[in-house]
Amino acid sequence: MVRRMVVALGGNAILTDDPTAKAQEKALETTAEQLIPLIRNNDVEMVVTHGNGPQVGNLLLQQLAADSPKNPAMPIDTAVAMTQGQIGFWMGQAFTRALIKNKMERVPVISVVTRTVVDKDDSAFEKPTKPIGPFYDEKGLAEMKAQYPDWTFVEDSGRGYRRVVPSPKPTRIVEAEAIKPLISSSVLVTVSGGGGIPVIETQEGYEGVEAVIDKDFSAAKVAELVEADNLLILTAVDNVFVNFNKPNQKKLETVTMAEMKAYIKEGQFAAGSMLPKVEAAMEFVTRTGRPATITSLENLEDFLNNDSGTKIIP
Ligand SMILES: Nc1ncnc2c1ncn2[C@@H]1O[C@H](COP(=O)(O)OP(=O)(O)O)[C@@H](O)[C@H]1O
Ligand SMILES: NC(=O)OP(=O)(O)O
Repeated sequence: MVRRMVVALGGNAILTDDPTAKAQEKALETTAEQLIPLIRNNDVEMVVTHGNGPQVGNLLLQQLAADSPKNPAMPIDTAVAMTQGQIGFWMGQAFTRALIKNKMERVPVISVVTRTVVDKDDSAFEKPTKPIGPFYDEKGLAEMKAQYPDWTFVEDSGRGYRRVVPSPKPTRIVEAEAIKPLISSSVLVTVSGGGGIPVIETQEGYEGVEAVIDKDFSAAKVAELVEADNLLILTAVDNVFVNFNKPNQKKLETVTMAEMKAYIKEGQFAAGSMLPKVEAAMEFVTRTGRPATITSLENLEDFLNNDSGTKIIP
């Protein structure tokens, strides 16, 4: 039986410590190679989605550096669209190379410019939480604050300071119905990159808004709307842990919604990193009754063969 999977790629799938185009393309080549077991499996229809936090933040800084009346800086919604194109291009290159290298059929590789609808009254617009762009030390932070007094910055998981922007929850994917006929085991389709371009619905159609949507929440929405059998969130760890990074840490394997809710109450998952993934996975399970798994790219074969990873079930 054919299984339809929406696969969300984490930051480490695209960006290493070198933000050049060459290095990001290289990282995606490795990612495409790691996805080969899924691509090779004719019983799997894969839909890929990915983040854009570092890329969209960097792009906005480049826009501002060149800002002039003849060459104005683009707003965030447009910058998200630009990063969808940027990363979609790199993914196309990487998938094509991986297919050739593995002597597989040259199936079409498609990346869809995707709009994600958010609620104009989402409280997230009042409270920026989504980290984007580079990390700053104390000195860099002071310089950035002086240059951009309206921006908000937060400390990001002990790694330095980053700009944060609003991150409203996705309510709908505009292109969801159009994407469905593209999904098959012989097309590699990427959608809703960077969480999708944030838009609100208006009388006239849609209007772009200043936000960056969390890609794990948009992945859950895509998975729900394309009626996926599984949501697969790929990040840097094979499993979600309780007591993470403590001597008594314990990996979670198959976990029920009720157990996961209790762990959230205990504060087991870090806000801004693992918590949104767990919440997005749980949203998919709640809405569909189907499982969601959080694991790593490195563990993909073991997930396919032995169902390993942290699997959340109703
Ligand atoms: N309880 C936890 N279990 C596992 N990993 C956790 C936990 N809490 C925080 N983390 C961290 O969250 C990271 C995943 O979040 P992040 O790096 O933001 O994701 P992304 O892969 O989307 O870029 C893991 O690599 C791990 O370091
Ligand atoms: N849009 C988004 O969630 O990007 P990152 O996963 O790169 O932060």
